[in-house]
Amino acid sequence: MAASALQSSPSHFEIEYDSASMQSHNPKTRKPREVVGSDGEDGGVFLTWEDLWVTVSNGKSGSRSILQGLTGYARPGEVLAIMGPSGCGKSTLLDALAGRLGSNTSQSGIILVNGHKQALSYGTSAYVTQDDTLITTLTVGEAVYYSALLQLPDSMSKSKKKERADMTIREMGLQDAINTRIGGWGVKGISGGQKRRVSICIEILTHPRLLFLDEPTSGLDSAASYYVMSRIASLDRQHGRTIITSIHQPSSEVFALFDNLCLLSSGRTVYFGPAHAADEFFSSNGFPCPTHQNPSDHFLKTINKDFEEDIEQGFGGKKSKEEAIDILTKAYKSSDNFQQVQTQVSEIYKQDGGALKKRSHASFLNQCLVLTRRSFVNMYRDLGYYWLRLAIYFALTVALGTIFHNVGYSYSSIKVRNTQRVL
Ligand SMILES: Nc1ncnc2c1ncn2[C@@H]1O[C@H](COP(=O)(O)OP(=O)(O)OP(=O)(O)O)[C@@H](O)[C@H]1O
Repeated sequence: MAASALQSSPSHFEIEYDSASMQSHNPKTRKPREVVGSDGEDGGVFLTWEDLWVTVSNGKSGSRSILQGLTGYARPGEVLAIMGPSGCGKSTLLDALAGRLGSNTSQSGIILVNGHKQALSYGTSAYVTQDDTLITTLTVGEAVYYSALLQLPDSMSKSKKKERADMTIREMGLQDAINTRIGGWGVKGISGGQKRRVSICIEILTHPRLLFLDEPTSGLDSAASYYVMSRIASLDRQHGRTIITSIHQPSSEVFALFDNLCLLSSGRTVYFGPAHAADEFFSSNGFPCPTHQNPSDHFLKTINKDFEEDIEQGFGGKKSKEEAIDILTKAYKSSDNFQQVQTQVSEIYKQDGGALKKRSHASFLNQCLVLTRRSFVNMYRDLGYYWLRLAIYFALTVALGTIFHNVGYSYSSIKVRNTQRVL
């Protein structure tokens, strides 16, 4: 990435769009993007899943289906948002697609990458998990830089890696916190929202062609959520990356950034299709979004059955949440959207996208060196990990040493030493 690009990159949360990308933010006028591949490499990643079931075994109490026959697709240059009430299976769907399901789960159905059954090779995909697993003693800049050293190939110079790290930090609006420690238990550092952004930085450093994000905006205020999501969306539009994100409560501005929407309730699809057409789908089935209400709030309110509250159906009086979900799932199964999803999936099957190429990363030796250095920095700064341990070992040494203090070198002293050793 050119240094000039770094210098000219926008200041805190100011994002510059050219007219084409601005236009692309209007979901109704957005055109399918040309797939150019990331970093000038081979084309994008098409992901399809058909009749996907995920079952979890609960030991003696039997098994439970978390996902029930989901079908869908994600295409390069598009953002697919997975939405639904808490516990509906959003993270499970992401995990299943990314091949990260736990050992007590089993899955059936077909998941294809570029029309082939193949594993996601190194560097092709990245996954931003819901929990931030960061080294608390490092500063934001260090955390991202070490990650760049570990992930990017040896053929890239250190200065380029530093540039990439700095650029990514700027893109996530973290430049003001670059020298602040991440912090954790007992040590105040950056805020929860900033930690979220550091986690995203670390994952997008390698410019993966397929990006999974699990609740990327949790802990962010609405402005930060918008800037972070729009940054991710606009970058990926430019490079033809495929983004699949689960999200809880997008503002209407964030919602407008999504191309497709997968709405789940208790592991079943309530809606899959263009995000901008979801409103029409709900209206036509008797659940119109009230004026001045955020459509995504309305969708979630309608399909959340955790709280018993009847919902107004435009032409059928009040309906229980169960009934509303039933109406919508059945309506989806018989809708044009469902047919279009099936058509899209079979069209993607026919495309021969080819096998994914593995990207190179830092060599084993380099990774060992970077990890050792990072570990020393961490130990040096962590009072509990390093200094207290040192004090304990010192006290132990002194305590053990005093056992033999002034024992002498005579025959009887040797006997005493042996007795002390046995003791
Ligand atoms: N490995 C597992 N073992 C047992 N239960 C599981 C497992 N994975 C998921 N579940 C259950 O499946 C359901 C869906 O979980 P999941 O994490 O996918 O929901 P979610 O929609 O992402 O929720 P949230 O929005 O709260 O993160 C939950 O009831 C969860 O307890």
